[in-house]
Amino acid sequence: MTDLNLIRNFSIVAHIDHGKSTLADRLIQSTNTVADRDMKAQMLDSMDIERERGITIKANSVRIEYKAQDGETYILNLIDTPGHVDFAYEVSRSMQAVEGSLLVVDASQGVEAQTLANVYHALDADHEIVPVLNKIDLPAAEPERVRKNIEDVIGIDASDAVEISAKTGLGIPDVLEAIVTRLPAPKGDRDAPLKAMLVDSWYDAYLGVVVMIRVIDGTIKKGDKIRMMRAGATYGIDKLSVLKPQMVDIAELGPGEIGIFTASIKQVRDTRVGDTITHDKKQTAEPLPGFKPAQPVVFCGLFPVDSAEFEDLRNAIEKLALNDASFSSEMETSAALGFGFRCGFLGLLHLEVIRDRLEREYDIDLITTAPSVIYHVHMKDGTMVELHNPADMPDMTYVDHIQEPRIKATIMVPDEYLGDVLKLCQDRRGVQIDLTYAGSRAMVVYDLPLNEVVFDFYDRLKSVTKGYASFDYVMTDYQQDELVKMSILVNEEPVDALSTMVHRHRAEARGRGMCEKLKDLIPRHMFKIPIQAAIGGKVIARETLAALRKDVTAKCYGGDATRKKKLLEKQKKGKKKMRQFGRVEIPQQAFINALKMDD
Ligand SMILES: Nc1nc2c(ncn2[C@@H]2O[C@H](COP(=O)(O)OP(=O)(O)OP(=O)(O)O)[C@@H](O)[C@H]2O)c(=O)[nH]1
Repeated sequence: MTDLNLIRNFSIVAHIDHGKSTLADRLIQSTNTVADRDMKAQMLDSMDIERERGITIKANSVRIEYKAQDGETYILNLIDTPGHVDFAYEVSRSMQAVEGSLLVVDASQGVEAQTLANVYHALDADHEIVPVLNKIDLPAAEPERVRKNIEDVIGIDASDAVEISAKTGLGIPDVLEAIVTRLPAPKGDRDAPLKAMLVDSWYDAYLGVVVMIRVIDGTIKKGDKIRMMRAGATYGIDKLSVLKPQMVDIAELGPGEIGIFTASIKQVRDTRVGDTITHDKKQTAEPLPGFKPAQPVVFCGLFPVDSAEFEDLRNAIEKLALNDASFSSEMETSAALGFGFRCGFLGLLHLEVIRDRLEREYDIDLITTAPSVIYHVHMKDGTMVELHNPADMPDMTYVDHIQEPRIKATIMVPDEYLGDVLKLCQDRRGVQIDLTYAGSRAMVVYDLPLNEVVFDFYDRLKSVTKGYASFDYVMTDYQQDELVKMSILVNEEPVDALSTMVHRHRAEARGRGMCEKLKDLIPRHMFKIPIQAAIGGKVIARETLAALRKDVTAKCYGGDATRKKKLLEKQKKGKKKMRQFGRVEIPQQAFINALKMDD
């Protein structure tokens, strides 16, 4: 049981790569929370994929004990928040569990789109904010400029921002002191009935469902019978711990404290983030307001390349879903691809992370169909159909109009690339809402169709700005537009997995682009293959893949043996990643690459 005045709960908000994880590691290390020999880089990024991609996905926490200059030992609870736009929702909810934030800005870069988006979440949660200028060891660091930049763009006082290098450790003691002296202690009543917020939950192979909580009032102990107020379920606490960051059992958690418990809960879906946890016997009078669950916004089909792997895929998807309530899946059959799953994701990164995990951790080769957003198809009889898959588009004669989801995108970009960014947004049917300057950087706000962004917008943005632009978005509303379903026919056979929804005015250009791409992506066969794009029954674009004339391996005969062997191995590997459509074999990669647009 800790005195409330000796607790500080905080999160770190930053744009990707500005040094959030490195700073978290330093705070853990400099307080000897983890012995040096156990220290590995990026302690809080637990999954391999996160480590490889250098992004933080699952919110996590660590409890640090710090002896401050005033002689007192404080408990600092850091809740780590994900940094990517797809997980904005997780950021905002974990912010509700803490009172303050360190705002980390790379002193050689300045404020970026995600700095802004994340700091707004922190301000929404009424956080006290301590600005931290990181990477001051870099020759390009300009702390004075970035201080002013923070004040101009975010509108908070940065005169007492802490200057640090998370890499060399410079300034870390100042950060720890700032946490203690500048962030508020939590409030709460120890004698009131238990009121705790369910901050996060995940599935652990050994422990089952693990629930992370922040206690507001009252106390919680091992053996307590608790009630989840919204879910309406009761459980007995089996294990109560804190994360340091490894699990350490604790007798009791009181107001202001953050910890985890297990309680024989079967699946993550039984726990609702934002739910109020109280004692079954003595309940709190007022539950917390709670949160809306995160809804998937991007859907795509996942099919095994080898149909014999369907059961493996089903098992793998079930396992992943145990740990991720925002990922949805249902079985789907496709004329071209056979049995698979239609899956819903929070965004494209989420999609890629799940696909990578299925391929790597479960060793299943997958075909991913075109990502699609949810369209609202309004029928002439007044009903509305939510369309998750373009292949299911109803007959147009019964359709009155179609609406698509729109987003508000904020892009920050150095002056010299502004023209290219405006062109990109314009090409993607964007409507400019705002354009402002902060120093030599422009901030543009666009209203865009989500459909034009889910695919490769992010990649294109990075490439036209040489990586200097940053991007963030929020969903806004549904709007009507002239949308049509475009089908692709390979050798006269429709390939439903390549169907997409497009804007009527762009259909022809898009259709031509896809046919040209497919012509390069599909290997030649012994016969001529027409590749066509069509709307309804009308062909709008066509390419023809010429028949194979000469034997491509012929030149290897009698040549270098290792080279020949390599070629054959490559072919064998390529073979595995192909799928038969009628008489034509289409490589797995074609399904994704055909959709990438070169604006
Ligand atoms: N020179 C220098 N490099 C730093 C410093 N802090 C972090 N870096 C480097 O910057 C890169 C990004 O740091 P991370 O800590 O992974 O950034 P992050 O904000 O956690 O990124 P995400 O996990 O993707 O959100 C890494 O290559 C770090 O080594 C610093 O103070 N100085």
